[in-house]
Amino acid sequence: MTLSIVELKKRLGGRLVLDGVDLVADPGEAVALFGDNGAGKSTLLRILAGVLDADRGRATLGGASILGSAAAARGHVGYVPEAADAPAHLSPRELAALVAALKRVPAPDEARLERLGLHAYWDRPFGGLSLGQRRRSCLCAALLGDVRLLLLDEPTNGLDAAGVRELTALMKERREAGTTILVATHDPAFAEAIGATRVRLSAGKLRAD
Ligand SMILES: Nc1ncnc2c1ncn2[C@@H]1O[C@H](COP(=O)(O)OP(=O)(O)OP(=O)(O)O)[C@@H](O)[C@H]1O
Repeated sequence: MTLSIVELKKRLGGRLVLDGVDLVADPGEAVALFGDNGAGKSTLLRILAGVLDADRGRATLGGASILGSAAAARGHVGYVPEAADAPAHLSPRELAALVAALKRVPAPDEARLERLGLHAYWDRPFGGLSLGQRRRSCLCAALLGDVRLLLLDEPTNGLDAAGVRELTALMKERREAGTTILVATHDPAFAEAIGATRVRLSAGKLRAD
């Protein structure tokens, strides 16, 4: 599904962080979002994920709005935040079960667990997991259901070399399956490896990088 963002604006702490962001991403396209620390990359992803409200503007997936937690197309959006956090007492299995129940889709199957290397800590509480382990667990939850737009915030941060290779392969597969990917990153090698279009957020606007 095509992601379309039009004139998105957000003011935070008295500063216009997003000052009319426009973007179109085709089905199966990966877009790498670069920008200095504090440029507003996470803010943009949070808005698209429905966890933060925009002040103005529109964002649609396949023509249906994704803005706000009750948006019609929200079930097609998967999001992994930068901190990849969950309540400390939850295990990755419980997080996946919770997300699956909320989305009314089946819990992840064995093949998915194997693929993401989750077996070793599937039943351990989040509070005792490393950043990379939490990131893999959150990615597993974010991929549940019919995800057509994947939003990833600094996804290679905290991953070991094998994790980055697996993530790269997974992103290529998802692109071939038509998933649109928007990834905030400081990692040009990862952007290149997944064949992403590069854009840069600067002074509140998106430009080709
Ligand atoms: N809740 C908030 N209240 C006030 N200001 C905020 C809030 N959240 C973020 N900001 C500010 O908004 C700006 C954009 O932050 P954001 O986290 O989106 O940047 P970023 O591009 O993701 O940065 P980084 O590369 O460091 O992760 C920053 O100046 C930040 O201080």
